[in-house]
Amino acid sequence: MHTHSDFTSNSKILIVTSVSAERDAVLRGLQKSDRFDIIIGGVGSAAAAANTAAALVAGQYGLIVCAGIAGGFSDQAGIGSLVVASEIVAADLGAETPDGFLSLDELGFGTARIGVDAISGRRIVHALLEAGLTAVSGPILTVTTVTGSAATAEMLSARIPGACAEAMEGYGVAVAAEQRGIPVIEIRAISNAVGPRNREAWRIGDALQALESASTVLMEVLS
Ligand SMILES: O=C(O)c1cccc(C(=O)CC[C@H]2O[C@@H](n3cnc4c(=O)[nH]cnc43)[C@H](O)[C@@H]2O)c1
Repeated sequence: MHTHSDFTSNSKILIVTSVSAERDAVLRGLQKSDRFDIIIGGVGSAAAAANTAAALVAGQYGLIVCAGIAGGFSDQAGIGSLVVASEIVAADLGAETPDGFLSLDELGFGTARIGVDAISGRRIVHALLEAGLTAVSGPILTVTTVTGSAATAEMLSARIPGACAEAMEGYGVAVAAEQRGIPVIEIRAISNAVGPRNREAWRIGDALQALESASTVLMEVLS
């Protein structure tokens, strides 16, 4: 579990996005900095893990950043704002029982929670706020199914107190990073509220603009 910053100042940083629109927004924000490599890892934890692991075979990295858009829990993160993970939690990885959900940890099969590079995370949140952007830190959930009801949103918030956002890849990227002993962070821009499905209400353009601005800050903080 990585809770401190141990990447060297001259090592390269790998950024993993899910889709090309996210990659393009990040690239615009990075302004051609050569400190970063960026890949499209695909949608979902499995694709993200496999593609991140392949990139780690091909290159040497000191830090891995999972970046993209996400759903925000309404009491924590509004549309167009930014979230930085305090930990990455595979929220639906476990077993349903008549008495409730059992996580991977409770089942004794490892952990559904992966720690992040806390020092880099704090520096990034501080810099985002300094840049006038809206940002919070909290657990970012990785889910297999996009939440589509208020009941599921409430259940996830209760299961992981302080959860600020959900997306679909962070845990996969983090598992690949952890297996190589490389610190990881996750940063997301909120495109929609976690809750009843309403695809027309997704503000992907606003989120991609926020992701671009955040990437400029990321470049300044990590370069
Ligand atoms: O249609 C587009 O132009 C477009 C541009 C960028 C990204 C997308 C996606 O659909 C990306 C899917 C990606 O988004 C994450 N995500 C966003 N909101 C949620 C959510 O409420 N719950 C879970 N995941 C969410 C997720 O990581 C997907 O990989 C489309």
